[in-house]
Amino acid sequence: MTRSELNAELARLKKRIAELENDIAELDKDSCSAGRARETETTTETETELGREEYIRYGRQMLVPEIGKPGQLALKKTKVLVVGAGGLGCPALTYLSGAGFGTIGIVDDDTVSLSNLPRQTLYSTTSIGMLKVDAAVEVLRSRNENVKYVCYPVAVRHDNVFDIVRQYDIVLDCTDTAMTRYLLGDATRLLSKPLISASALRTEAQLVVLNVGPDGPCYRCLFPNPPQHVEACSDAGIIGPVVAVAGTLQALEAIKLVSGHIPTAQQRTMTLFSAIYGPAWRSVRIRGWQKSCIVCGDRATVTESDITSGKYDYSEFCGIPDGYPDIDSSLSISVKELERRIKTPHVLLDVRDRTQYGICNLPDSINLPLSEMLGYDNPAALCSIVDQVNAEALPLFVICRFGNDSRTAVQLLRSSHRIRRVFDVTGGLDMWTEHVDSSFPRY
Ligand SMILES: Nc1ncnc2c1ncn2[C@@H]1O[C@H](COP(=O)(O)OP(=O)(O)OP(=O)(O)O)[C@@H](O)[C@H]1O
Ligand SMILES: [Zn+2]
Repeated sequence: MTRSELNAELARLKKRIAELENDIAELDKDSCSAGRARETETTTETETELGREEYIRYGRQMLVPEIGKPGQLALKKTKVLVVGAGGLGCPALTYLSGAGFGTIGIVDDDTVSLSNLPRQTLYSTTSIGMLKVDAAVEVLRSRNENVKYVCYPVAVRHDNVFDIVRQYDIVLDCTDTAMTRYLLGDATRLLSKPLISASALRTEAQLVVLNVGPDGPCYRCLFPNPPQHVEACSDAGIIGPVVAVAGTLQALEAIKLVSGHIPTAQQRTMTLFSAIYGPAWRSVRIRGWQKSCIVCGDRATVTESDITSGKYDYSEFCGIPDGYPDIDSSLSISVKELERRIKTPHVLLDVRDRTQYGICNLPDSINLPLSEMLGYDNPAALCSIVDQVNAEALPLFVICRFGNDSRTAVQLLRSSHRIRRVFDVTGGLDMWTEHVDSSFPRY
């Protein structure tokens, strides 16, 4: 912009600020109409006009030329659905509600737990045990009553997804499982609703806007095959602000889509955020609509009725084998048995990663992460364990967090290292806390 264009823009904004300040002054004069009257006024306002309270509330946002009053009215007319009121959903809901969307639907069947509080900022200690949808709406309503909130205390499933999604204009996928992502992706594509999808893990987050533009892809165009291995935040970890970045961007994309004045840069790009490694932000070009897509391609084979009837099976499609070997019962011991047997000479091997071992561990245990055993990254450590148990004929007990990685480790130690007295501790440290020592931390 040239200097004179900038000055003209500045003058226009100053004039607009003066108009809004005037409106505020008018309202303040009318002090007896505060509270109830204002409430009545806003709730009876039609979708095609804004109440005086709304001018004040949304004034800053309307001042942005790309939003303006038309954008604000468009937001007021729009129904947005947020599926998942967790780490992504909480910031997304906060800003969707703040922005003045007319209706916000919230779907989640989960209740608030203590481990949610660091990231799920709509909840407090007193919300623990409450349905997330109820706790979320209580806070959102206290911040913006103009919005109509609709709660669905259920999980989105094949037999309810179309009924719910059909009632909305835009959908935000704030869930955390592959199955729900495909289900929502398919339903929104078949109903031609834009889908704003995001995810976050550890220090990384990503965002993509789907089902928009003439050749914009659907979730399945982009990811025709399910992931081989999905890591959950509860295993891999997550930093609160990282997931908040992604959830906040989801709300921003929804505002941009509705206001219509901002070209959607994300139509064919994925936004990647990295808190620590490489450039913080990257925008990568993604593939467009795929004519081979089984939901929206030239010869699509999956229809709405295939999904609702259960004929198309999402669990089969996403079926991710747990990948852990079955261990013979003679090689498994319970945590109670472990408690007895560690009173005599033994070796206790904890195969969790070093970060988890650093959080809490059993006395006298040795830490050698399964990843290092499998990758043979640390042969000296493995050899010294093998030598020790062989030389002293000691039993080797293998433990992890939930009793999964320990099974793989036991199999490896038996097959590759020929250790015979190696035992898997069933249920891992989680069971130790449950049945042996309730003071041992769960995380
Ligand atoms: N099919 C579904 N329908 C509705 N909500 C879903 C569905 N699948 C997952 N969710 C919700 O999506 C949210 C995902 O959020 P997030 O992963 O941050 O939370 P969490 O699962 O409570 O936490 P954590 O993963 O740390 O244990 C959860 O509240 C979960 O209940
Ligand atoms: Zn497709």
